Amino acid sequence: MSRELIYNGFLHLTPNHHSHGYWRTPEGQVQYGYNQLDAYVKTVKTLEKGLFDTLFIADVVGVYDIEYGDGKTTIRAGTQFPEPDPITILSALGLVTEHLGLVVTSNVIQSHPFSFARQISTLDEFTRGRIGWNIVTSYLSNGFRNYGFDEIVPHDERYEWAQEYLDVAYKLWELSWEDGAVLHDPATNRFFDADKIHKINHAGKRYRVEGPHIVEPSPQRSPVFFQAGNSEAGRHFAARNAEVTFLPSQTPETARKDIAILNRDVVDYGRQPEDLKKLVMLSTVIGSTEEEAKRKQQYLFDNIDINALQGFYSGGSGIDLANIDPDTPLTELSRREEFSQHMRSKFRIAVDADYGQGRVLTWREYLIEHALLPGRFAGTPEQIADRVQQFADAGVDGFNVVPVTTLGWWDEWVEHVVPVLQKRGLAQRAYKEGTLREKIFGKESKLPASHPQRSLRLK
Ligand SMILES: Cc1cc2nc3c(=O)[nH]c(=O)nc-3n(C[C@H](O)[C@H](O)[C@H](O)COP(=O)(O)O)c2cc1C
Repeated sequence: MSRELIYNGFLHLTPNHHSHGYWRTPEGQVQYGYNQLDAYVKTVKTLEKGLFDTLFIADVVGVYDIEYGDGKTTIRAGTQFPEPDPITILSALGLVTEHLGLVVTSNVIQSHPFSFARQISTLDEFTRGRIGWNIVTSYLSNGFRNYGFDEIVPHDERYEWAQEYLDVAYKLWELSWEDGAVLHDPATNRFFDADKIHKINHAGKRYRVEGPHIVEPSPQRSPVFFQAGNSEAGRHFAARNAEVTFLPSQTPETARKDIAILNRDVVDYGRQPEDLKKLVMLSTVIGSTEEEAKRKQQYLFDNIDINALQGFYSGGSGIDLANIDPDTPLTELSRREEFSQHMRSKFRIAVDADYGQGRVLTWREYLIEHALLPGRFAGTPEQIADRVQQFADAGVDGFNVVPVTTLGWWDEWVEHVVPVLQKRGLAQRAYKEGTLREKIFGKESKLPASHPQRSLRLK
């Protein structure tokens, strides 16, 4: 059965997001514009032309410096380095678009929740309710050292931290100002009804915030919550808090299983399965024939900077992978205790999905063929639409579309793939009215009554 799905354009304001080394090719040189606002203005206009639901900007707050201990590999290669701050460009992108949702990643370690809640309310006001927040806890130890820690905070504790951060932000967004606080009433000399604007007096493990929130409630009040939890703690965080999540699943079969597990957790938190939209990664290489798509993909592989990719993985896993024999089978790596749970689960996912298609996949092959572009698929627009359909049949609500280059590439998708998806009823033909939350859920602009945060009260 065909149904309209969610399409999210995945960006990162950096030279190399996932196509490590591709910047050296004539096609990849478009990435030289990674720090130019014009390039992003052009990109969002293209995304809106293609009726994308959302733009999603990834972000990290440090360098990937584990490999050989100094970060020089990833710095040399521009691997998710440098990192201009994505929140700074959202006003501008909001001004040149009308419907596109603007989802920004912000890490709980990088700013105090009082400042962050203020930024988000301002942006949501200025974009008439189009802001989403990808809640991340950071996996980069350098990121923690940049914010005054000696080392990375343990994994599950980071999620507890994120929960308190969200609680503070929620109190500011939702509880500080009652509806009806804005009066604009010269007759009674009250711009606001001060009795309806409250201090929040939050006192928790990490934060003490008095309030009130110093920005008026925005159209959505809370931004749409995005989160990608892979671990048990992460999955629970998503099930409890997120409204849109990125599943780790890379095949329709694994998506079906992952959705069933996640939905059980969602229901345990008193929510309905449809309260949490599930997206998967879809990295496509598009060709007018299958042969052309495969040729373009091979070109991408041939231009990989394998050291940069390895450095990226070292930083992400917290383990120096420089000394792994590239011919080590992935099955063996997925059992090695020295790898983080996150890393082992990544390897497991790859093994379970049988990326090797019957053969034993090695570390080198995994890096080149799969780690590079997660959820990779090379084919014609029709074949891509078939793949989209298979995921839809498995219960997926949409896609995090991963481009070959974060700049410039989107025209190919919009021109060639979108019409096929629309024809098959798998993509919208016109934007719906309303805020981002209204567009995605077809319901009210505010967090639904069943969301667990709704039970929070001011003391
Ligand atoms: C599509 C997607 C985008 C992500 N974007 C970011 C990001 O921009 N910044 C970041 O620090 N982590 C990002 N992550 C990592 C997640 O926040 C999370 O750490 C990861 O999925 C592992 O989950 P776990 O911590 O529960 O093991 C992303 C993950 C996915 C799947």
